[in-house]
Amino acid sequence: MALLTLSNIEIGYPGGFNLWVNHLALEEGRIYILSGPNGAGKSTLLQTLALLNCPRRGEIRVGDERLTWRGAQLRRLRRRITLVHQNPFLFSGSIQHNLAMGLALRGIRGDEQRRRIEQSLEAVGLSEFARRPARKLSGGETRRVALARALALRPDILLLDEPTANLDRETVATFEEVIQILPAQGITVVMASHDPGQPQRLGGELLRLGGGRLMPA
Ligand SMILES: Nc1ncnc2c1ncn2[C@@H]1O[C@H](COP(=O)(O)OP(=O)(O)OP(=O)(O)O)[C@@H](O)[C@H]1O
Repeated sequence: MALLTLSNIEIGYPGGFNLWVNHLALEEGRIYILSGPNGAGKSTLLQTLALLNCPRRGEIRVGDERLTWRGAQLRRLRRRITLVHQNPFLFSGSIQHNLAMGLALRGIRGDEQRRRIEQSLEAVGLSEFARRPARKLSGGETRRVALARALALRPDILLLDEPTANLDRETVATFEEVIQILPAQGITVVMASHDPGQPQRLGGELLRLGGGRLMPA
């Protein structure tokens, strides 16, 4: 069964923009690359996949559960999905503190919290950075910390909004190495990207947006 299924979805904003998704089923352990020109609706679709942007019409299912967009169900299902923005916001304080906050909010403290922070910083190659102030990082480092912060939460679905845009080739390669192994850890990835080589390098399935709709594969 698919992890997340969108059927006959229409998403938009007052004033014009409209995106139509006839059918999209995210399967476990895959990488999906969301492509399309500027303004095609990639970020908008990611917000919907993160269960943050309620569509005008259509149905979303998480596993076999139909999303009601209400109360405890919405809060529970949102915890299974993590969205990393293109220009992520880090809180003041150390990098460790940034990772700890999300975990503490979910009741993960003590040894388990420390273990997760160590593992996820190691995964993005920033083990040495734990005590550094988060607000004094380069753009590329900030994105790596944001990725580590998301990984520490161990989501079923990780949504990445252009994680490698405007990064040097070496840093792109570091990101791709981290992303590539996520399916083996049971994490399904959907990432927006303008890099035409990325679907092949990551073994990802291409999802194309254009003309106000998700195009058939
Ligand atoms: N909060 C909002 N209110 C109204 N319109 C919005 C809002 N956010 C985005 N839009 C509009 O929706 C359309 C899709 O925007 P979106 O950011 O999803 O595109 P994108 O494919 O991610 O673009 P890019 O590649 O430039 O990041 C654009 O026309 C944008 O102006």
